[in-house]
Amino acid sequence: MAEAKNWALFLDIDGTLLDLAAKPDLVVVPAELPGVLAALTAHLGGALALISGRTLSDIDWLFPGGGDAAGSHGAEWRRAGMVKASAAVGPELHALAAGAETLPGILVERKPLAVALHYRDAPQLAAQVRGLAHNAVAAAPVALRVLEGKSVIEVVPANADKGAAISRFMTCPPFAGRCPVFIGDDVTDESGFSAVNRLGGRSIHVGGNIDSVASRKIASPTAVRRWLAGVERKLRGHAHGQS
Ligand SMILES: O=P(O)(O)OC[C@H]1O[C@H](O[C@H]2O[C@H](CO)[C@@H](O)[C@H](O)[C@H]2O)[C@H](O)[C@@H](O)[C@@H]1O
Ligand SMILES: [Mg+2]
Repeated sequence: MAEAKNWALFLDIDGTLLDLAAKPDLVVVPAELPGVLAALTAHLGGALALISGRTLSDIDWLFPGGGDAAGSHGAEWRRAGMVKASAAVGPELHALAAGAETLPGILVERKPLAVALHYRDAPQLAAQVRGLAHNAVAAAPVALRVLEGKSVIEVVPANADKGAAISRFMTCPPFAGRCPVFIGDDVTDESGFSAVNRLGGRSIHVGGNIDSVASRKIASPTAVRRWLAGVERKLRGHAHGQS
């Protein structure tokens, strides 16, 4: 395994960097976390990217600065301030969102390229929501797919894929030539784990309550943050000439 100074670090947000919350806008960014991420980014020559199901604008709300990131499960991708995005989706997702909004307890998160249907407050409606999502995909004139996460069912562009997003970063400076390390917590992160496994990197699953292709496990977001702070301290010591 490559030394930490040669890593390219890819980090999922919800359930990995941040503890899960009852609603998407109720997450808390611990005060010390942005500083740790900024320092890690500097130590790694910029080779750190956030890889999230959240939109880029949501990522920037949580972690201001416009850093490298893939949003909407890879449908949006930004490196060095330049954004690439999948083709915009049409009325089929608006109709799905409007339909789901009539279901009591379902929280609809409208994204520019996707829609997320949260059933955390109404788990008994999961099957119904799943049906709506699959019907929307089947009826859509564009290629979409259903992604399931923690208490959420999302419809995203068919080519939205965290593994593809990470692989794309790995072809570009400052990521290219480094050893990819990806930490994620959900089924939607499995494509990312597969990508870094293929590239000879390290895949780390948070929680460990699902079958995962990740090669390692870490207990919780708290443990992730502690581990990242430790890596940062080690790299800082390295930069200052300590062994
Ligand atoms: O890929 P991620 O960074 O893990 O983002 C996945 C989804 O995260 C958010 O939903 C999840 O977190 C919420 C806050 O903790 C929680 O209330 C919800 O039940 C989870 O599914 C976000 O709202 C989604 O857009 C992301 O796709
Ligand atoms: Mg997550």
